[in-house]
Amino acid sequence: MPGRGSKLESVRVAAVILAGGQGRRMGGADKGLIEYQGRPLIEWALAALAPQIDELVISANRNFDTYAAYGHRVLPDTLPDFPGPLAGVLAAMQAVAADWLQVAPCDTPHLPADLVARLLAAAQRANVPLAVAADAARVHHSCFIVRTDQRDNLAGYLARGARAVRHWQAGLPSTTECFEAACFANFNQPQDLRAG
Ligand SMILES: Nc1nc2c(ncn2[C@@H]2O[C@H](COP(=O)(O)OP(=O)(O)OP(=O)(O)O)[C@@H](O)[C@H]2O)c(=O)[nH]1
Repeated sequence: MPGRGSKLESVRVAAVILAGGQGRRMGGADKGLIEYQGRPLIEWALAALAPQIDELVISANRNFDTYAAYGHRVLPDTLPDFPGPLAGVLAAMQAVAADWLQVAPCDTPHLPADLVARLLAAAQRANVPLAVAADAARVHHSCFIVRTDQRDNLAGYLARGARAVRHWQAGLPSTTECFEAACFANFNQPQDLRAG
């Protein structure tokens, strides 16, 4: 990972942007392609994350050509029927050649420019395989960095029929890193877009 601190140069970091959901609260829209301030939400996430990592993939289950046009690999879920965000995380953990995977949702346009560096540093400092983003009020479970050697752990969790991100995370040694709350303003329903 060029041009960053010495600790970061020794590890490879990939990122996955999760855009594989059904967007039910948005009337079934593909949230990554919804426009916010003139640009699709996926472009905000790409602009924030691409400069921070070595390899980036997009987790999507429809509109593959549209996502592929951004020049990154597009990964469909390997589990059927929209099992939730962890399906996209697993597909990415199995596909990337990196030591760590940064996970971020596509519906969060103001991700911090130092997200990856700070989450990775927090995980390394605590010597744990998982660091989850937080603000002063709450933990943002869908924004985290995880060591890719946890892929079998995640595959086992999903194979048991479990789906919840926070419960999977609770089973791993982990730490949190605190950011400004505004970084995690996200879009779940049409009124969120109007407010943003
Ligand atoms: N790959 C993949 N990603 C998912 C899946 N479900 C949700 N996500 C992603 O996980 C993130 C958080 O999910 P939600 O905010 O609940 O998004 P959603 O499922 O599209 O929206 P709702 O249907 O309204 O809950 C979003 O970036 C989604 O794209 C899934 O089954 N597969």
